[in-house]
Amino acid sequence: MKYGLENQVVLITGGSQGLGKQFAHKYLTDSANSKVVIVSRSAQKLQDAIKDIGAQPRRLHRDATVGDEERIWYVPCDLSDPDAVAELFEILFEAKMVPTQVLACAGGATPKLFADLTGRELEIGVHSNYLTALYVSHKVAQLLPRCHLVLFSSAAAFFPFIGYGQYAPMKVAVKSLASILRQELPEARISCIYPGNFLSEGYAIEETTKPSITKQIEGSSKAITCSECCNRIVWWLEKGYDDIPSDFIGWLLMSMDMGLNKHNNNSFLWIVQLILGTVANLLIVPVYMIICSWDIKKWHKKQQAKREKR
Ligand SMILES: NC(=O)C1=CN([C@@H]2O[C@H](COP(=O)(O)OP(=O)(O)OC[C@H]3O[C@@H](n4cnc5c(N)ncnc54)[C@H](OP(=O)(O)O)[C@@H]3O)[C@@H](O)[C@H]2O)C=CC1
Ligand SMILES: CCCCCCCCCCCCCCCC(=O)[C@@H](N)CO
Repeated sequence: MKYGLENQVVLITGGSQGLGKQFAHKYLTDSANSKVVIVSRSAQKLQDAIKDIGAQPRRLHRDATVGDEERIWYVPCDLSDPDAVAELFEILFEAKMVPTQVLACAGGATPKLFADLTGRELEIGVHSNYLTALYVSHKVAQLLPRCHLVLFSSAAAFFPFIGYGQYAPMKVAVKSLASILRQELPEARISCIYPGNFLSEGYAIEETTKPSITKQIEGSSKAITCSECCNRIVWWLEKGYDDIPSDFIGWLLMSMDMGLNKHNNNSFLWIVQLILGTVANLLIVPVYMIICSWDIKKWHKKQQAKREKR
């Protein structure tokens, strides 16, 4: 199934800001006729996003009459609630806006040491990063078996590290869901994106709680703009790839994250990844992990010293 921006009905979750909003803008400006439905919890943010893109905010209702000139709609929905997701798909079908592509962008991180997180923050991590992808994927599996589903994991899924306890395990779960759906939905196209850092509203917020050791470890993933990230993803999707990092470090980490699913991985220079990953796992990773563990131990000692000084 080829990927293109033209002649689509695209459902974008997390479309009220950040990368999801960027994709909505991309479809409106780079295609002549695709129709876009953006979904997130906040009706106000969805309306503001559509105005920001330069269009008229219209809420999609079951009995909406969709004219050719109208290109973008919004539906407020908490995608971590399975009943709300079921209702969303009823609205889409009754309004005859049956998606040909689904971009499951919703998500977000609260980087902190695990013990410093509140139970509510942990719950939001599961809801925003996994349940939103899970329930939308479930409806795609049941109602849209020939659809193109694009899931959004993270480069952190290949190498979960200190500070991402509320987030990375969910992105690992998204990665494994993509592998399973590829085996269960042979007529669908299942893509999984593994972005590195990019400058979204969510990224600005996560930077305020991110421990310095987390910033140090992820330093090689320089934050790019949403527009750059969106354009890179579209470019690789159009080339036919389905396992897409947004930067080199993500591609390198993917190479080392072999496992049994390498066979249904469709990524750039797959053979090189296979060889590089094997060599790196043998010769480079052991050295890197000694250095990384040493840095983390040093950081904990420094934090301990700071606490004792208080
Ligand atoms: N920014 C980065 O550096 C990276 C981001 N990613 C991933 O890329 C995707 C996009 O990231 P980014 O643009 O930064 O995201 P943002 O944090 O900027 O925006 C998140 C979006 O998800 C929506 N959302 C959150 N929870 C729910 C929910 N329960 N139901 C419906 N909508 C929800 C929010 O809208 P509302 O509040 O209205 O619900 C918002 O539109 C995410 O999956 C993120 O994890 C991956 C790697 C790096
Ligand atoms: C040979 C071994 C080399 C190992 C190098 C390790 C480098 C790790 C870089 C990880 C980058 C993760 C970015 C996560 C972005 C994200 O998801 C957050 N911004 C949340 O939104």
